[in-house]
Parts: sequence; C-alpha cells; structure tokens
Amino acid sequence: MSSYPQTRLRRTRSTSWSRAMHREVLVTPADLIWPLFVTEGQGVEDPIASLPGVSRWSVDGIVARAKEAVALGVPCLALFPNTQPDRRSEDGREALNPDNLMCRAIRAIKDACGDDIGVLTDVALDPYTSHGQDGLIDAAGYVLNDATVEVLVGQSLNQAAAGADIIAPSDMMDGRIAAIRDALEGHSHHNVQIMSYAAKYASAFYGPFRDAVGSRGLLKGDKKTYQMDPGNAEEALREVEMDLAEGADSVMVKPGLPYLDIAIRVKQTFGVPVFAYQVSGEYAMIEAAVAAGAADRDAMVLETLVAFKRAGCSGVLTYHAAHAARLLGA
Ligand SMILES: NCC(=O)CCC(=O)O
Ligand SMILES: [Mg+2]
Repeated sequence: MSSYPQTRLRRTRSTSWSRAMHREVLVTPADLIWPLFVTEGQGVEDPIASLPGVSRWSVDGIVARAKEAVALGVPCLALFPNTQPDRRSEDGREALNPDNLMCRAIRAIKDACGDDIGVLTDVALDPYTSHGQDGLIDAAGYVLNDATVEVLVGQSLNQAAAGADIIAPSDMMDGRIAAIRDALEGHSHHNVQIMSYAAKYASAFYGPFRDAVGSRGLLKGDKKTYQMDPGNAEEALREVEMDLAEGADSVMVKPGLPYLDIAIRVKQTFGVPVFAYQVSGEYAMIEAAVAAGAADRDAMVLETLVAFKRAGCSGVLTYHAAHAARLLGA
C-alpha cells in the first residue's frame, strides 16, 4: 500500500552481511602510524602517567615495537625522543648530533626491519631546547623564523642520513618545507618524503605529549605566535597550499577529531594525501572515559578511526595504533 515508503534506508542495514557490503569506508592496519617515545638506557620501559598504556622505550624496546608493528601490518612509526635534561640547550643543538637518541633509534629500526616499515621523524626543536619552544628564541622569548629554519634543515639532514624515510616538520615556521626539500635534494635524498604538519593548531590537547618528551615543565608561555589559531579554517588552506608548492609529499592536520572539518576541506580542495594526528589529549580523553566506566574502548577507538577515513584522510597517527591493528586483524 502506498502509505509505506518505497525507499527504506533501513533495508540495507538490516543484516550484518549487508551492512558490511554497503560500508563506504574501512579502516585497515595500513591506515595507522604509530607514534613512539624513545628514552635512554637498555631494557627500559617507562610508563607515562598522563598517557595510560603508553610508555617511553629504550632503543632495544623501540626495535621490538617496530617488529610488532610489522607483524600487525602497521606501515609506519613516528619517533619522538625524551632528551635528557643535560643534553637540552637554549639552541637545541642536540638535534644536530648524528648520535642523538633519535638517530640511534632510526638506525636500530632500519638495521632490524629495513624497508618492512617506514620511519617518520619529527622535525622541531622542542625535544631539545631548554625552554621547550620549537625553535630559537630572542631575548623576549619570540621564536625566530629564519634562524630556526636553518637549524631545522640541519636536523632534517641529520635524520635522513640516519635512515629516516619521512621527514615530518612540526614546527610551523614559514618557508621550512622549501628549505628542507632543497637540502634533501642537494644531499641526494631524493626519495626521502616530507609529510608537513601543515595545519597544526595551538591546541590544549598536547599536554600529555609534553610530559612524554619532558618539555611540559620547561615550556614558558605558549606557541600561539607560530601554531594556528583554532578559529581559522581558510588560513589552513593557505598553509597547505604553500607547503605543497614548496615540495611537501603529504600534509597533516593536527589535532585530529576537533579538526575533521579541516581535514575534509584540505582533501576536497587539493586532492593530496592528508593525514591526521589524533593527539595525546584525544587519546587521554578516551582512556579517561574508559577508566570512568563511561565508554567501551575498542568500539570508541575504531569509531574515531573510521571518522578520519570518512573525512578523507589517508591515515592517522594514533597512540592506539597497535591496539587498533590487533582489533582489526582479529
Ligand atoms: N609534534 C608532535 C606533537 O606535538 C604531538 C602532540 C600530541 O600528541 O599531543
Ligand atoms: Mg606553514
């Protein structure tokens, strides 16, 4: 009888096989990039209180995580060093040391896993500076753009020489992608990619990360003179456009879930590979909800990841990567 709808969208939802058949986007382990924190020592696993379930690992433990990632089908790791306080300085020069923690971790992973896994390395000075800012500062504490870019170029070459596959500048200085691309080409690192943290916002969601790399207590002030204002979206498109013109292979939006509108706009405007960083505060929110008995971790993690895919992302940096890959592989 015509009082009933001809079109019933519930029809295709009525069974599990049909839902599977009509699903528009899927998450697979290949969509995940696993951020890992490296610390000094041997056999060290150092849990991070504000990121329950996440630890800093010494280089041997990082290699074990890399092998775990390969087995799980996770294609790439993102490395962050917890630099010892006595190796931090005003100018962050430890970033240029070919034997720094980061370079030792890159070499160890590449020795153990070769091209079975990609290594993405963060370029910015905050893990190396005594003031916790991402660049060099003047007497007033202002982060200097061009002087910082020069150091970032050296940091990038240092990481590429150690075997990094993807250089990921997270500093938000202007012009650094062109400078780094030029230097990589000049040193025959033609196939070293650049994933630019193109639209990185000055966010309240980074707190646990600063604990993890040991910069929270050091940081005075904020990063609002270089990271983006959360109210801006048009500006994110300009940031992305510039970084692509300067030679970025892919771009990142960060944080993740609160900025999905930016991810989809970048994808629809430029059609390039877009990645999102589900940052430490987002991870901590999920874990806090689970600890409070308010959420089902597995369902929530997978739902957030599919949201990134729906928003056009090629992949997601997430501290839940190994857990999610296990769920997806099961
Ligand atoms: N450059 C990397 C980060 O700042 C990560 C932030 C986070 O996970 O909170
Ligand atoms: Mg920029």
